[in-house]
Amino acid sequence: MIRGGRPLHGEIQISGAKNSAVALLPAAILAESEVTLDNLPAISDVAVYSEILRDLGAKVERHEDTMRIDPSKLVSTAMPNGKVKMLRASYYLMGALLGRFGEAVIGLPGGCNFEPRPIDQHIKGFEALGATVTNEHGAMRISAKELRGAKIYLDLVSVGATINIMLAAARAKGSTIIENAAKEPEIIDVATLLNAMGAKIKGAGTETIRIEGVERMHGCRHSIIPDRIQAGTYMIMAAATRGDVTVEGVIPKHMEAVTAKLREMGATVEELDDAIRIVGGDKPYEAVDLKALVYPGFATDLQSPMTSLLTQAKGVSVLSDYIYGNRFKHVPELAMMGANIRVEGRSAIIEGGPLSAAKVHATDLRAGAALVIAGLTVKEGITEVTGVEYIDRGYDNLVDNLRRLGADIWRETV
Ligand SMILES: CC(=O)N[C@H]1[C@@H](OP(=O)(O)OP(=O)(O)OC[C@H]2O[C@@H](n3ccc(=O)[nH]c3=O)[C@H](O)[C@@H]2O)O[C@H](CO)[C@@H](O)[C@@H]1O
Ligand SMILES: C=C(OP(=O)(O)O)C(=O)O
Repeated sequence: MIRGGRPLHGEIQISGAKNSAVALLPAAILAESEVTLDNLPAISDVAVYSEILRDLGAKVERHEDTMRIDPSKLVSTAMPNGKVKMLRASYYLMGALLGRFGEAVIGLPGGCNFEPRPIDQHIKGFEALGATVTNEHGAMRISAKELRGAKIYLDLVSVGATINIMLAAARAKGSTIIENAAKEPEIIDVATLLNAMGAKIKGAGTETIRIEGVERMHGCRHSIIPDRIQAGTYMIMAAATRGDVTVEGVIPKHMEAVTAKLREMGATVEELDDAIRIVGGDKPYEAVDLKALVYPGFATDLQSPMTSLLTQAKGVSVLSDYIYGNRFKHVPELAMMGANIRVEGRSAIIEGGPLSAAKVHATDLRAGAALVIAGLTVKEGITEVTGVEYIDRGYDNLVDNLRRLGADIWRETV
């Protein structure tokens, strides 16, 4: 429930990245002794993932934002259904179990269902490493007598496939080269953890990643990078409410695409060492065009939040998503709040104007964040957002954080 119209003010500390955490947790099972992860976000995806690791036989202990994972007794149990269906990133168990045990049976992933999310490039990678992959009633059975390094050219740039192949190849025999690899910061984070566990990976963050397989991997301690999508969401919220917010504990370099767009619209964005300050000001925002692309382009995960902000600009903005061209389930909900948005192909054409309070429903994680942003801009009445369990997948303490920044927002259990 949001009573909007209040500018956000103050500081907000950003937690570790969801999209790293959900890859680092399965990566940890490649080790044969304890891995400690620091700066873990308190989100439901992490809670579900740690349950899955426990079900597989790992010892998992969490204390505040630190988790200790002892995978020494873990075995490769078939998981065709159940919790793996609650997460998109459960597909990383395929690469991790394959790397450690040479076999995995994992149900096709769930997660946010904004459009089909194929895994053909992951499978192509596993097969290139010598695995046999079959689909058994919706679960992938992947097995290999011996994984052997290979040269793999990805047909398209995929974060998921790049990480999954790294996980399997880390313990393959010989060297693997991934060409046309994704360059997202989360990929560097996974490679950093794997190297600390004894892997030999070079080039993460560039389009060519080289992996020299190792026989065994061991425990280590690793701190997760800050969540650039949560950070971007708070930056957009600050701008949308014409506030003055310092987003702390971020890597400003990761935020460049957002920073550039907010400046283009007319907000003031100041980059500090590990923080970014956003001042909305009171001049009308300019409409801008924006394309969601692979990193370092504008992140698809911030496309929906940005749609809400662009309803506050003067004129017509065109926002196109080149990663997920149908990721517009937030648009009909924003329309219920009075937004003037037309979807054409992979683009949303947004004509700025004030929004009004309504009852709206979140259909996925970032759509939920977009509706909260919209609600924060509404000057009169109460906006009711349902489906907030999606928001819990990726934002920790969103309501408390926003209340501390001065928002009038609360949660009701119906
Ligand atoms: C490039 C990109 O922005 N990726 C985002 C995407 O990752 P996610 O891992 O979901 O997506 P990928 O990066 O793997 O996929 C990028 C594109 O390639 C396609 N594809 C992917 C794999 C495959 O085997 N076949 C295939 O066709 C996808 O449909 C998509 O159009 O969502 C994550 C969670 O929201 C974000 O953290 C990632 O930053
Ligand atoms: C869609 C997202 O998550 P997932 O891919 O885990 O469903 C997201 O982080 O925006």
